[in-house]
Amino acid sequence: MNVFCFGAGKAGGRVVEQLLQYERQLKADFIVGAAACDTTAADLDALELVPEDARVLFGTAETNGEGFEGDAAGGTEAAKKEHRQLLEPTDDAPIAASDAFVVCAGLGGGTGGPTAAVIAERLSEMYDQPVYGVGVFSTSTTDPQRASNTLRSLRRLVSTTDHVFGFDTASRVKEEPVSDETYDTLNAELARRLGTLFAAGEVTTADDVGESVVDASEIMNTLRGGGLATLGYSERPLPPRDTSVRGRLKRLIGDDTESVDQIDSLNRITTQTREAVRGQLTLPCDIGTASRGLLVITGRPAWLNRDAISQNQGWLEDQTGSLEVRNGDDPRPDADALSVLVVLGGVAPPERLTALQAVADGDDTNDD
Ligand SMILES: Nc1nc2c(ncn2[C@@H]2O[C@H](COP(=O)(O)OP(=O)(O)OP(=O)(O)O)[C@@H](O)[C@H]2O)c(=O)[nH]1
Repeated sequence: MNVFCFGAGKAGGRVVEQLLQYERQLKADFIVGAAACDTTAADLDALELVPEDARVLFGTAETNGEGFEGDAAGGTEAAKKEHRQLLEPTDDAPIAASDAFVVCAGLGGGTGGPTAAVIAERLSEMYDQPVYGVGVFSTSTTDPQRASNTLRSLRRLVSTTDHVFGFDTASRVKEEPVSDETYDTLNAELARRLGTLFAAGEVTTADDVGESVVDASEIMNTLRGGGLATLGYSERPLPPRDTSVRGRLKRLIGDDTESVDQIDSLNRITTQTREAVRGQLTLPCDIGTASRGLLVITGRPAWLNRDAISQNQGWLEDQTGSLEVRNGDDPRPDADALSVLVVLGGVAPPERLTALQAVADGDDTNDD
């Protein structure tokens, strides 16, 4: 699925950077364009992969390039006032080649959350493609302003997008302040999951065509109806390819088939599907509330055991109680690992939101 990505605020821009990094690492090409906007000049300057002419500094009259420091009302006003400027990076971009927009932001601050909702709203008015949000919850679970910003920005992002991928930072870090290196690791983890989803179905050679390739419409159908989504993931190394003289000779004459024990591939897919769902989801939640699901298996073609994929699709249907679970494979002939990605859409608000609400209730400065 080809996407155009926006990063709003510091966390949003840094998530987009990691998506660009993951695309490079995978030697894939699913990002049609990337842009970042912020009210803090230094955070925009610190980006490396988002093109300089696609970085928009705004709100300078109010913040002098120093950011809103958690003032979400200020961020909302500035984003609304300067909405045209925020979308300028799309002016010369090949938007027609994009299947969807992805707008990323940290929701606890004054800039990213409010701005992401304004961008999403404008994109939906202007284009037919779906707009997906990536909402990073506040790291702090005790600061009333951060809690209140997270709740309000999430509400707005859900109502202005076709779905929001949630990421609960606090479930992964227990102490503040969090270093930029730790944030890089978390952002890379999120980007790997999102990137695996977007890269799926991106066919580059005839050999890559899967028996049941995930295309953009499968992803869109999974996310149809809006709401909040969580992503589960498991990745494990595959045994190395046959590097014996015979094996290399076979490949040299174009015989690229790899012989794989079917029980081994079935066991791996089954184990990793359970790991993906029972391990750490981007947004810990009750998976029984999911309305729809998608199971994507990525790896070398011989390991993509169709029977195993369908069996695990059935298991996922049982676990979620949803009959709308799709599946697909993403064959990557050079992959050295097997990965399983599980997308669960339309999940009920997690406990974290109830806890943030209790903290936010102590803060009445942001009521609207
Ligand atoms: N996961 C993750 N969270 C981050 C990162 N940077 C900041 N955060 C968290 O995201 C929330 C928003 O912070 P920022 O993105 O810095 O804020 P902003 O949107 O730029 O807004 P202002 O600085 O208030 O103008 C805070 O709760 C931070 O703790 C990051 O790189 N990754």
